[in-house]
Amino acid sequence: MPDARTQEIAAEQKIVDRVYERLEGMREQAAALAVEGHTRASGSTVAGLVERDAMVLKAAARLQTLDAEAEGIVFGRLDFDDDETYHIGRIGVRDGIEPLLVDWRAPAAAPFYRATSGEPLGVIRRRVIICRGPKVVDLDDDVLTPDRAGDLRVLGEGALLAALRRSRGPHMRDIVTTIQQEQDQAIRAPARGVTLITGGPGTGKTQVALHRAAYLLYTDRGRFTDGRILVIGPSTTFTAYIGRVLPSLGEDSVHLRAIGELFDGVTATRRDPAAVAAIKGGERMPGVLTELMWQIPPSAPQRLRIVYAGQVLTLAADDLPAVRRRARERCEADGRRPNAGRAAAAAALLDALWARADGRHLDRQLFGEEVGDRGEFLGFLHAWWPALTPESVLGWLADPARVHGLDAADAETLAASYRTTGDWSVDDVPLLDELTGLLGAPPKPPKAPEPEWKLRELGAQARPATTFVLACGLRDGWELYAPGLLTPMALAGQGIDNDAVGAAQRWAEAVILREGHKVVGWTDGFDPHGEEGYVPLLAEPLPVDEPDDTPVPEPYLHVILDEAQDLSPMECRMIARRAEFASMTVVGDLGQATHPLAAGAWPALVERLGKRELRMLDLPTGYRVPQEIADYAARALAPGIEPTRSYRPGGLLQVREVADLHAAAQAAVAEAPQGATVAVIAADARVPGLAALGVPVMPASLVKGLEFDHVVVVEPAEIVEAEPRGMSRLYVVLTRAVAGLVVLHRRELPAELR
Ligand SMILES: Nc1ncnc2c1ncn2[C@@H]1O[C@H](COP(=O)(O)OP(=O)(O)OP(=O)(O)O)[C@@H](O)[C@H]1O
Repeated sequence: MPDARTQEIAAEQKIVDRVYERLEGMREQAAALAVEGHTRASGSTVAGLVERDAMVLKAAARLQTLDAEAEGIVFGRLDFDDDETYHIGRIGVRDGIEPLLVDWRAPAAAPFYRATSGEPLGVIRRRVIICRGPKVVDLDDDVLTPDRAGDLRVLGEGALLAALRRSRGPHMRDIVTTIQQEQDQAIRAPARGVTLITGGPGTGKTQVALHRAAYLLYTDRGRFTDGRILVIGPSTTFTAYIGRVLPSLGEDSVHLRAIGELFDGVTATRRDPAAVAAIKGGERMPGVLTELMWQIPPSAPQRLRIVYAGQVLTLAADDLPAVRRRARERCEADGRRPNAGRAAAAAALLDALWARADGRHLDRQLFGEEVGDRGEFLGFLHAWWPALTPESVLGWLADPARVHGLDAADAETLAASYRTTGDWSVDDVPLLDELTGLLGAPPKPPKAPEPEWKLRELGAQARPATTFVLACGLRDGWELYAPGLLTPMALAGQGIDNDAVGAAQRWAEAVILREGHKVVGWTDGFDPHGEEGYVPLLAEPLPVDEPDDTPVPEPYLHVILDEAQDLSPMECRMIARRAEFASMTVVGDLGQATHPLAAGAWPALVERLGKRELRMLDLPTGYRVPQEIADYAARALAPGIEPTRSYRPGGLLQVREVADLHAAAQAAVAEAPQGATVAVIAADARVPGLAALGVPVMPASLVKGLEFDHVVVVEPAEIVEAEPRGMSRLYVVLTRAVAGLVVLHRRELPAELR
């Protein structure tokens, strides 16, 4: 006679088998539908069900492809006092219209997480079904109303303890089977506004954030699907660590990015030293970047020289900055960004040349074949006012003379950081992103002139106009020439009264506008070709911003920020741009704030993100760090912050004064239990000296959000000294351990730890 446990497992296995059979059936159905074509189902009432099935199937396929260690699709069961029983899973599965498995995110599944013995919500027994793929391996029961339990069998020691006891892998696992009540409340909080989730290290903030993403997708898939939810984490190490959680919940449409990956084309992993980060992240940087981008590029030619009517006209290095200032003023007056400002630059250069031409007007002849300098002028213009990329402009900061808006010492610190490093740091990413907006999109190459426009002789010296030219010919009336064309683009004949210059201007403006250009000013000129025409007006050439046909990505509708306590003002601006139309979930712990410009208080941070409405939820219980280690770590916690109460039992803490840090670290690593994840954590500068320990040696600046069974911390004093908020960094480091923490020191320990 098999024992009770074996019998119960066998009973649950039958249910699990039915779920997998049904999924297999759906797979065959889907394949058949694909052969038949989708038309049969679409438009009919079954369409919705077929679509839902297709979705479930996709999610199931994703779950199946996860590693063999993955827990199965079925994980829970609720027995209610009215004899109703549900099974709960990572996805919902129906058999016909009968629910076979309830999705954990459905309202019907909420009692699985919310019911307590104080408030059982009708639940008699909550059962966690532990599977390896499709095989049931164990059961764990929690009886909420013992007096109603009758002959229900009760097995196991409590699912949460069992889950916490399981060893860690290289990736974070979901907690869908053991979400706790306060975590469930945070996961299921409404999407709108800003939801702030706080809690000490290991209280499950990251888990809650990820499960919340899956929950929001479930509740409003139509709105949030296809990459409309963005999750931002502190580092690529962290995003790699948590990257499996959403797929294990059947979701893969969420965008998961580290801060250093938010600017397309750059993956930054290196952090700048605190002194540099404090400058780069600061509120003065938008001003610094604005001043920078209008400057003459380092590679620009120093002198413009052209020949006009036999006269050499020159703008020298001393003249050009003033010309540039005028071009900038023109752009700013029109709200144009540098990449849309070349026309203004051309106009400012022409004005300056004009002034050189002894009072004689420069007109379109300036660019004519006769003087042959049109190419020269345009060549200069393009080099002096090139299309700018954020990367090119940010690189100019290597020259401290180009830094305006900072004091001399900060300017030199900033410039030195760009002189000494060849790659972008995480702290550069918000600057690159800011510059994208400041510079505007680079102009597209101009379209070739329309070939069908025919050549029209303008006397013996026909030449294309370089600007829009509105001419009043004695014979032809008003004619409008476009740049690069020998023939008028439009003729008004004598229809416009010759005296009514204003009317002619309005007509020309309308035609130019129709051609996709805009007139920004007018200036007088004379047609040098005498009898052919009198040119009373000259419109400035104005390359328009070509309509950009690259598809604009849809804006994010929900942005989830993990480790938000650390965001600098510049990082907040970068995120705010992405969250302009989004509700937000902000997750963090002020006790772990290490950035020199961290906001220090939540309302200030939320304001930096450009948001107001705030809903606050706190997670009070720690599930990672055992109490003894948590108490030790709390000595490094900033004053005024409540330490976390730990749920996890056990834990081993050892503090050792040693003579040889490397040898001691080696010994401490060797002591770790078989199969445990182990990391050695040290100040960033010491990491290279600890090579060849056979386990990851992590720089203290990169361990935020991570955890290991066994942690060896090397020389805490160095971690504290490495940065202004070194004590908070040490707190982060000491709270990474799940089971064992060994602290090694040769120097005296920081006073707080003694
Ligand atoms: N309800 C739960 N059931 C099982 N394990 C849990 C539960 N809640 C949290 N944990 C575990 O506790 C550990 C810490 O969780 P998590 O990393 O989400 O915490 P955190 O608050 O983000 O920590 P930190 O502030 O250090 O980044 C993880 O191993 C997580 O799986």
